[in-house]
Amino acid sequence: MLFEVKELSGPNVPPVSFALAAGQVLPVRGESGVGKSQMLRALADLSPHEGEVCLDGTEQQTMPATDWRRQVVLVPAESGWWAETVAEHFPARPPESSWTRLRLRDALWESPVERLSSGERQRLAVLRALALEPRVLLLDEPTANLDRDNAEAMAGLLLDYLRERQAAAVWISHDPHEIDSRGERWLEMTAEGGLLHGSV
Ligand SMILES: Nc1ncnc2c1ncn2[C@@H]1O[C@H](COP(=O)(O)OP(=O)(O)OP(=O)(O)O)[C@@H](O)[C@H]1O
Repeated sequence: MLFEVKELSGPNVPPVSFALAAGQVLPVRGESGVGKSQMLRALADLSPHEGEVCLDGTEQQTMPATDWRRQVVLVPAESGWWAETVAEHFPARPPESSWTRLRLRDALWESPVERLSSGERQRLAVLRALALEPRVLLLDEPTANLDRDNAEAMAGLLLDYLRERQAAAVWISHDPHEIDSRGERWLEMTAEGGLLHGSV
């Protein structure tokens, strides 16, 4: 298994266990405030937690957090930006194909971050995450600020990445249609813990 989570729990994270093979997506649903985002933060080793999280058999706690987060990459609902322009946040310009696929205007590359719309921020945050070539993506409602066409373009880009790179994703979404089309298995977060639905 590429990504194994055993009895993960923590402050605001109900107990949850699951495993993902290379190329797999685990959609996550659950009531607002139940702990979905906090679970992603624990999986990224950004908050204190108990239980075991393994990447390719290596336990999270045996690895420096910075090494872990280079491979297990969180795309939070509200992305963080620290420099003035978009370009300064990328190691290199992303492939033209992914830029155009997400319907991003060329001029945005040099644009100040403060001028970006919320949907532009979200699309650029995903491209920034993909530039790290993660083994596991932790996606917190990546299509929340997007219209339907842009949401579909984003979903397509992410799914192609997972298939081509044989990466895995934990994907929070409130849209049941998005989840239905993402795979047979999904995780329901409840106050008592995570429930896996569908075939394994
Ligand atoms: N920094 C924090 N300190 C204390 N409590 C927090 C903190 N961040 C989140 N919480 C609480 O943890 C709980 C879970 O929050 P979380 O953001 O994980 O919910 P969620 O399931 O992702 O909700 P939503 O679907 O609304 O985004 C909430 O009750 C929230 O108020």
